[in-house]
Amino acid sequence: MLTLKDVSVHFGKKQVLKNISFNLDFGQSVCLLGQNGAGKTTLFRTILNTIAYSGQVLINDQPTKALSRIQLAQKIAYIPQNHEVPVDFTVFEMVLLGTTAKLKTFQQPGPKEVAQAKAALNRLGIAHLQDMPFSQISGGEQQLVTIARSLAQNSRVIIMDEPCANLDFGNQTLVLEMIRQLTQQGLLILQSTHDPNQALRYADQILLLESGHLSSGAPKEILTSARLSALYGMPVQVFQVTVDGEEIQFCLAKKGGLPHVANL
Ligand SMILES: Nc1ncnc2c1ncn2[C@@H]1O[C@H](COP(=O)(O)OP(=O)(O)OP(=O)(O)O)[C@@H](O)[C@H]1O
Repeated sequence: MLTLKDVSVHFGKKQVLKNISFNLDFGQSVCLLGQNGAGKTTLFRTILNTIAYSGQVLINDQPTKALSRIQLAQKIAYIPQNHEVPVDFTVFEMVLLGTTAKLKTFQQPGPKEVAQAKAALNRLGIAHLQDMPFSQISGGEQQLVTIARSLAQNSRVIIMDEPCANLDFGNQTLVLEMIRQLTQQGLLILQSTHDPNQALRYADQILLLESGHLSSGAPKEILTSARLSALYGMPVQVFQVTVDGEEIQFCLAKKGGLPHVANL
């Protein structure tokens, strides 16, 4: 379980996070929403112990401040938005890099690490790409490779900064479905997103940052028409439809008129 207790972050006189507390269980897909500049990356950096904060961050009841950088990487993998790599590694080399979190300084990956990297590629169904240069695969495939790298790292928590940014609709769906499958296998995946519809469709739990304060709960409870309208400063309406027996919520920003479907 990932726990934050009373976490606050200041940059100079500006307080970006104000007494944030939550518990996130393994096996969940969690979406973090908030306007630009709300503090989403700051919250990730707090969890990853890369900025100063007050309060406590605990992983399985253990304070992350007590863990070394390598110990923390063994528990929490982070996928930033930008995948630029200084050297043009192959897909396999990129994934193999994930295993190095467990190695001592200057220790080379051995057969165990190679097997781990191959297993991660297979788990995401991208083993056929392993010899391709990372720079020559599509954005969606690159995102799957970064997920495979974090699986090779063997951490049970993955934090992803806007994993669907810059992806086309097909690749967004591919990545979101993959995240869903991995959470069903027991991982905790915390991602930031600017798309409330992705959060309504794929999240088990929502974290919403507004003016430094955090609300958390089920998508239906947190992402209401009133809440989204206040967040984005425009009329937003949440609708519910049933597709193939599945209840689906989605939202639209009002533009003159709204489609005639059942109102929430
Ligand atoms: N190192 C820093 N020094 C000073 N201010 C900072 C620093 N890092 C972030 N901030 C400020 O903290 C606030 C939150 O920034 P943060 O990057 O966490 O927002 P965000 O929600 O991730 O934004 P976006 O959605 O645009 O990526 C912003 O006002 C930002 O300018």
